[in-house]
Amino acid sequence: MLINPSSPHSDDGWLERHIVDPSLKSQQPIVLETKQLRVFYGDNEAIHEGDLKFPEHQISALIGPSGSGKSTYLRSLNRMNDGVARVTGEILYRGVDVNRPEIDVYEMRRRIGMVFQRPNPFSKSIYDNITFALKRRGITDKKVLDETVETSLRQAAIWDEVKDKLNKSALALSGGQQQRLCIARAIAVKPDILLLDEPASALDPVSTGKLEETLLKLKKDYTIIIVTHNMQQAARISDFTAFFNMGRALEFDETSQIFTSPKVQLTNNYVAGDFG
Ligand SMILES: Nc1ncnc2c1ncn2[C@@H]1O[C@H](COP(=O)(O)OP(=O)(O)OP(=O)(O)O)[C@@H](O)[C@H]1O
Repeated sequence: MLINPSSPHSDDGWLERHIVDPSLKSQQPIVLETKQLRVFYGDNEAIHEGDLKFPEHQISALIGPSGSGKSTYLRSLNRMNDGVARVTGEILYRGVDVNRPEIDVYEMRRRIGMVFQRPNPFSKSIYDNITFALKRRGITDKKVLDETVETSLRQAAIWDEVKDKLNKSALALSGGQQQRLCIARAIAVKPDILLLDEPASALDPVSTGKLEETLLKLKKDYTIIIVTHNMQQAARISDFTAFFNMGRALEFDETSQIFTSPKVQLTNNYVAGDFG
């Protein structure tokens, strides 16, 4: 039975909400934090409680049933919902609110990059996909571009598969390769944080495995926040997990805690497969 929100514990010992500060558990500094975040689509309040802190160089997974607000929350973090939704509260990236009017949105999104559910490479060569954003920023030195292409593709663990066909169309790659190319494209501009919205949902198990290996390697250099429907995936790759339900982040803790001894009954029911 759920509890009265004013009471810390229910009669049967379950908390209604349990949000840890990950810096106390991981020793990592917090790079991104949301405070009193609320997101509205017209009159529909899709997020009405999302106070979370994300630690540097860790993978944080957002899980929860369909429609619970995971994607809305994620997309708000680098303002992908601008013009679509109204956002109140604070989204602090290294202490600066990304919604401040003077923020250069283009530069902010360079630092907080995003990879979407469906691979969306440009209809260009593999090489041009990676260099597109750099050229837009005025970088034309061939040596710098070549180096960035190789480094980004290596980091995204796809270099060996594409190094001999950099001038071929990105659209000729498999879905899994396209998704890793999209990750390479996102990291080519040297972001700080990578947001991934169900990046493996369109991939087969082998490609999903490769993508997960890639993410585990990338966390050495990037902070990663990933929405996933796949609980095994969250358990395999993430350090921290947030459970969302009906627009609220109800529980946030180390992934091992969430999957073995959650403090919130609804989290327990969800990870046990009782609903979703
Ligand atoms: N562009 C939009 N316009 C209006 N309402 C939206 C829009 N996007 C999402 N919503 C609504 O916001 C709520 C949260 O949706 P959201 O997609 O964030 O949930 P989710 O947990 O990511 O779901 P799923 O796992 O199915 O992708 C839902 O009620 C949804 O209908």
